[in-house]
Amino acid sequence: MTEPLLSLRNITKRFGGLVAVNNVSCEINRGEVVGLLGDNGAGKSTLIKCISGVYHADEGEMFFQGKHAHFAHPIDARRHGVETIYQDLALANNLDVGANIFLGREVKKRHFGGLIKTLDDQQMPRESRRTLESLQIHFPTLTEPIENLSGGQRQAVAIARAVYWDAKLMIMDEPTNNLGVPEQQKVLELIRRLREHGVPVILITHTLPDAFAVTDRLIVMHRGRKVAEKATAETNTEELVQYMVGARDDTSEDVRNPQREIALPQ
Ligand SMILES: Nc1ncnc2c1ncn2[C@@H]1O[C@H](COP(=O)(O)OP(=O)(O)OP(=O)(O)O)[C@@H](O)[C@H]1O
Repeated sequence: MTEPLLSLRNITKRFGGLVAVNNVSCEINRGEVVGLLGDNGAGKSTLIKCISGVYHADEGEMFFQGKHAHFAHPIDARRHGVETIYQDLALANNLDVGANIFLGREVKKRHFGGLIKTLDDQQMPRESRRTLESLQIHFPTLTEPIENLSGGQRQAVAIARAVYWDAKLMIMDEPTNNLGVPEQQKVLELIRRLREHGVPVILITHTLPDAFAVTDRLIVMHRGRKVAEKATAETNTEELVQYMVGARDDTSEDVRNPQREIALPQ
């Protein structure tokens, strides 16, 4: 069996007396989309911020690509290929699509035909276009400022940026929030394409139909704890809601699950 891309072992994060993430362990494998579900305050954002270097776990360990990992800050995580797309996307509204794909990165030296060249004004749009095309994202022009694009198109730019910079793991926090239905579908399609590119995705969502549409596996959190981990094909909305509201818990002795009742000997 191949080694997981990411392993979390017993991650705990506290804010004062509040345990926002409580002893969570999980693994993310290459090429899979994993949904992270849970009600408001369940600890989903805190958990991904522990992965992406925003927070440092108080307890527990993280392994990335087989090595012990400790990302000092989000830029450090990005350098290792952990890309997080938050709801605000961190795009520069006044800059165009191409400039946003290169935003905040040092100009990178790449090998072309054996020569080392630096990306210049001509290469940047060309590289941007190539990345967008590889994801089947079509913009009439790359010179459109981001502020003129729709929410779904902005998500597409953020995803293209991550792919260009060679993301090994993509974390997306509610990417379909505030989008119209056709745009939601396009973002879900892009998540599928990321999987085809071999990039695993952790998808935080409140929208169960989205989770069923694109994920391979689901992790449910409740009050900081991981209460369930399921293959998407082996669960259903009703069951997931029970985990999300705390009526069911695979990790507790107090499992209120009728299917688990043990038949006593007659
Ligand atoms: N910086 C912080 N300082 C103090 N408490 C925090 C902080 N961030 C989160 N919390 C608390 O930690 C708990 C988990 O919050 P978190 O945002 O991780 O949940 P969530 O599952 O992402 O919820 P939502 O879906 O509403 O974003 C909540 O009780 C929240 O109030």
